[in-house]
Amino acid sequence: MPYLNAVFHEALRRHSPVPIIPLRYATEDTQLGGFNIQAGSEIAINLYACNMDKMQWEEPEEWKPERFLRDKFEQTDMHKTMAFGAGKRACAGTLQAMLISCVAIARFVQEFQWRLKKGEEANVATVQLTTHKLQPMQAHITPREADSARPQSS
Ligand code: HEM
Repeated sequence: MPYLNAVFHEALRRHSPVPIIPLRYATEDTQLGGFNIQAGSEIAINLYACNMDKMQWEEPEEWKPERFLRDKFEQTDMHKTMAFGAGKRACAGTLQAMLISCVAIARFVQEFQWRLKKGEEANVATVQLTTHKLQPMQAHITPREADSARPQSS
């Protein structure tokens, strides 16, 4: 499911579920990216800003799952969004989240046709530390014709 995987990663990039990584505490004086960090400082990483950085991403405000397809980027860039954090305290549920999300999305698309309610494209405001939609998304969902979305058996 390479394209679904690419959609999943583009969603993490464009709509960071955790836009600010939990704070890190500097236990000693250090340097980070050319900046002097004093012991006792708390550091927050703004993932949303990183994922919208024009130096890192081509047209970052655009929705382009294709940027995560294999021929367009290196496999090691899979964590370029840092959506699950990094280092010792990286998300313990990364693989579970990826697996469950992709299987759930695949099944929802397989079983139903989805159409956003008119005007919903503009309904993108989010709130809270972990991203929640301010207003629920509204869509028309209709069951697909029996077997129409499933691979035909020979
Ligand atoms: C799309 C879904 C998810 C996203 C985007 C996400 C993202 C994150 C992020 C950014 C962190 C902080 C990492 C850091 O500080 O470097 C975190 C921590 C954590 N996540 Fe998730 N998470 C997701 C799903 C899950 C699931 C399904 C579980 C468990 C089943 C889980 C369990 C945890 C735990 C236990 C931590 C704390 C790890 C620690 O402090 O050592 N997460 N997650």
